[in-house]
Amino acid sequence: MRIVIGSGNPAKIAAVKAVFTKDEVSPADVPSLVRSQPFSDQETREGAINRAAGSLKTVPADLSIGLEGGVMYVGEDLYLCNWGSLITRENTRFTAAGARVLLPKEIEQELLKGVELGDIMDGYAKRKNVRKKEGAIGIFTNDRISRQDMFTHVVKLLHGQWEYWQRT
Ligand SMILES: O=P(O)(O)OP(=O)(O)OP(=O)(O)OC[C@H]1O[C@@H](n2cnc3c(O)ncnc32)[C@H](O)[C@@H]1O
Repeated sequence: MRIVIGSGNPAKIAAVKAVFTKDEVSPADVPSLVRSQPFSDQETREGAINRAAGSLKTVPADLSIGLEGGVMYVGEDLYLCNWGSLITRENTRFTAAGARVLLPKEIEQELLKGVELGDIMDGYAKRKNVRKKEGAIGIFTNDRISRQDMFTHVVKLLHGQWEYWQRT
C-alpha cells in the first residue's frame, strides 16, 4: 500500500513507519489550515484532519495520515494534546487522540505570549529541535515516552479502526 503523511517531521514519519511496516510511506508538505499553535482539542483535531485530507489531494495514495500537536485546557490547567486522522482513498475518515500531559505554568505563560511550544521547549530543555525528537512529552516524562512513541500509539489506534472498518 502507498501511504502519505502530511508532515516532514521525522518523529511523525517514524511513527507511521513503525505501524505500517510493510507499506511505502511518503511525506507531503501540506498546511494544517489551523494556527501554528492550536489551542484546543477541536483545533488540534481539525489540523490533523486537514493534513490528512490535503495529503491525499497532493499525492496519489491508498491512505493518508495527518498528525497534529497542540495544547488544551481542562479547567485552569493546560495540557499537551495530540490528534491523528486517517483518510482512505474512498474518503472514509478515522480520528484518534494521544496521551495528554500537564504543562508547567511557565510554559503556559510563554504560550499565551504567542510563542510556539516547539520554540519554548528548546530553550526550556536546553536542547535542539525537541519537536522533531523527544518532544515536550519526552521532556516532561523524563524521556520515558517520546513524541514518536506517543504518535505511534495514535497511529495504532487509527490503523486498528481502519482494520475493524474493513472487516465490517
Ligand atoms: O513539521 P510539522 O508536522 O508541522 O510538525 P510540528 O511539530 O512543527 O507541528 P505540530 O502541528 O505537530 O505542532 C504544533 C505546534 O506545537 C509544537 N508541539 C506540539 N507538540 C510538541 C511536543 O511534544 N514537543 C515540542 N513541540 C511540540 C510544535 O512544535 C508546533 O509549534
